[in-house]
Amino acid sequence: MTPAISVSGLTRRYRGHAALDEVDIVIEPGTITGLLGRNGAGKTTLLRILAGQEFPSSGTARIHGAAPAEDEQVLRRLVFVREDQVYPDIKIGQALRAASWCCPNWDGEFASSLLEDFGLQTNKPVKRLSRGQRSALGIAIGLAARAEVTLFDEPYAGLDAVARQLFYDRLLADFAAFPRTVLLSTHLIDEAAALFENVVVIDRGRVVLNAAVDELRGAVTRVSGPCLAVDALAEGRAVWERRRLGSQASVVLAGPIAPGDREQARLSGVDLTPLSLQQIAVQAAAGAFGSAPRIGLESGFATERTCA
Ligand SMILES: Nc1ncnc2c1ncn2[C@@H]1O[C@H](COP(=O)(O)OP(=O)(O)OP(=O)(O)O)[C@@H](O)[C@H]1O
Repeated sequence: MTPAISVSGLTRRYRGHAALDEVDIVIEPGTITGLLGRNGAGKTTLLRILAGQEFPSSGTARIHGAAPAEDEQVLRRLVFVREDQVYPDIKIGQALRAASWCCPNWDGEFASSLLEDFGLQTNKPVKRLSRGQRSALGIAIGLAARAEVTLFDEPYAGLDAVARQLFYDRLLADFAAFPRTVLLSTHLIDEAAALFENVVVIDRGRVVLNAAVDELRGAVTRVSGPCLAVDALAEGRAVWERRRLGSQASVVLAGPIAPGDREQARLSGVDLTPLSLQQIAVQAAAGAFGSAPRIGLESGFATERTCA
């Protein structure tokens, strides 16, 4: 099957600075992927290239096998919702009508119900909306478009927690009824984690983690307690991070912890705490995985001991 999104050797330089550096990503149709990374990591640049709004310096980006910047038909199959979307001086109803002309799968009833959910009236001028309301409008357009490929770039600036939850709920429900490919960039990682089947973490233009969320859940553990006991548990394992404070130590271990090791931890007063998706993304951006394009969990190193 042709991937919904495929990116190969993608590089984008701005005056010598690589915003994206040899990025390879393949995203299968019918999945929701979280695009994560620190400020300036390259997420928007990647989404803009996928949406045909930016050209790569080298490498390729394909939507359902076609180059978005060269193929108008591809653009009809995708919708790109960005945080800083600028609208002309029109009313909400006109913005929806314009979106309906561009989106072959547009569902007007769904758009109306989303407006109601977010408390937006069609006769209100877009320029009079608050920041959060403008985000809600973008989200309503992005969801009601039902585009085969839906790109959300931090779509919820200014949205309150209730409205964000509404967005997650509506996205999941509509995705279940009308599966499509969604790539969502966000800094609210734990909040959005339940949406994601896969995550891609970018740091300084490079992919530092590309994994299924199921593979990550419970698979990375912070181990803290007496130094020697922590070292004993970490022996021979992939260690992403080591810290020591006096006689206590803490390490982050990749891979499952066997029942025997759990018992050993309990007996020796060692705490085992699984890392959340957000903590894993932070570790990835901090370089725990090196910088290979497709990195497995077990690529840390356990060469030294914490209590040597
Ligand atoms: N038009 C441009 N001209 C020059 N540099 C740019 C341009 N667009 C992006 N950059 C640079 O490319 C890098 C990646 O920017 P990008 O906006 O893709 O990051 P991001 O991951 O979306 O960040 P954030 O989470 O803060 O939105 C940054 O260093 C940014 O300054």
